[in-house]
Amino acid sequence: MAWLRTGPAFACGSHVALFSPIRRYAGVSTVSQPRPAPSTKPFLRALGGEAVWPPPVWLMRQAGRYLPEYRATRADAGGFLDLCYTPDFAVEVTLQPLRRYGFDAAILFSDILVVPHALGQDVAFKQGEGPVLDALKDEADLARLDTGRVLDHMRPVLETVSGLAKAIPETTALIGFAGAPWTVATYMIEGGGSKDFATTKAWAYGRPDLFGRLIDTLVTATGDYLIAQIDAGAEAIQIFDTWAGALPEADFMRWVVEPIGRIVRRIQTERPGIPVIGFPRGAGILYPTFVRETGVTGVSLDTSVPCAWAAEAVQPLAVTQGNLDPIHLVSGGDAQDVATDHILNTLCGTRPHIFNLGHGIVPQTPPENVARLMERIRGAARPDAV
Ligand SMILES: Cc1c2[nH]c(c1CCC(=O)O)Cc1[nH]c(c(CCC(=O)O)c1C)Cc1[nH]c(c(CCC(=O)O)c1C)Cc1[nH]c(c(C)c1CCC(=O)O)C2
Repeated sequence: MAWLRTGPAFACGSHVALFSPIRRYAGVSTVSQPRPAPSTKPFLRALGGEAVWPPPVWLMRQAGRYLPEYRATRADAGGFLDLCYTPDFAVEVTLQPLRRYGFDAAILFSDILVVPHALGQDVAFKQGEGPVLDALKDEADLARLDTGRVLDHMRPVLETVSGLAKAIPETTALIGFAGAPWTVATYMIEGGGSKDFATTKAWAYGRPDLFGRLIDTLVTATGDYLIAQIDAGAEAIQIFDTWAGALPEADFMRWVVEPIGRIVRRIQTERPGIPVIGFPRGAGILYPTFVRETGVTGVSLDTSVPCAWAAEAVQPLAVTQGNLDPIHLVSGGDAQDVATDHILNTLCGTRPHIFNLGHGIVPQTPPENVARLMERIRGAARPDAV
């Protein structure tokens, strides 16, 4: 059985072993547990431990400004947040890249910053400027954040999820997502993007009690929101920790690993069988620690992670995803093919891997380079079994 032969050896972490879908399919855990039918969706089969060939593929930020049809819908919607909160528009832009490229997964069209918005913080997206938030300044600002209003606020987003569950092709999987508490907290405290996260770090290092309360609020809100996405039809979850690599080890453990671990364990307990992919961007040699301690099913590798190292150090612990440099899709040509083949030859074929970028696709990407990538992946010969 393919599950047993090719599944990663989840030999280490306690919760990993307990909740891994591979263990369940293999009949290792209690007989009373329902046995989910193996999926016909390549993306979910890979997350279940199968070395699917050709590897399933989707791209972070696959719906976005590089597509003319996205720019047209965004103009019809008015602003970016209107796009996120109007189900018809959000469903449409989610489907656009599927129509062009036939990706193996659709990702809900929304943003990680809808969670601070749902908690009561002012959030705006200014064209050409990125997100602007009304920065949290003190304990009183923190006390005003209200986890009780999150699900009501998210009603249109959840409606988008249920619309997508009906609209996507049968072999396409639906990914729900949220930002990780650390990354979302940086936007809430800095009031937008930041180069050095100086104010957020001053909270985290100097007032860990206060910062811990913000993180706890985000763990609760994010957990509620992700569970609601699953109930609306999301079949897998990705948690984006874009700025994880900004923290030194001890703080990475405390503010990245621990809160994500709490969210993952809640999903595994309350909605068992739903795979969670973590994206601790910039984690470097802490990738294996992140996987072991959070219990994620899959992990998204950023562009800086060497593939041969990941094959040895990460693939025995979790299903991997990644990690083509998004700038290869801008420059294209032979260099894009060589970089694509390197990932196919080192990470795919004998272990489960989901082809993706190492970070989001950028607006200046020529759409034909994405078509070239898809042809390369779908037409590739399977690397020899080791
Ligand atoms: C840090 C972060 C954000 N948002 C997100 C992250 C984590 C992943 C990452 O690091 O890229 C995640 C995100 N943002 C968006 C999605 C949609 C789904 C997808 O297609 O991947 C997802 C999964 C849409 C978006 N989110 C945003 C756009 C562009 C908005 C526009 O149309 O003008 C899109 C398509 C805006 C956004 N949203 C955010 C920023 C900093 C910006 C401005 C920068 C930019 O414009 O690219 C916050």
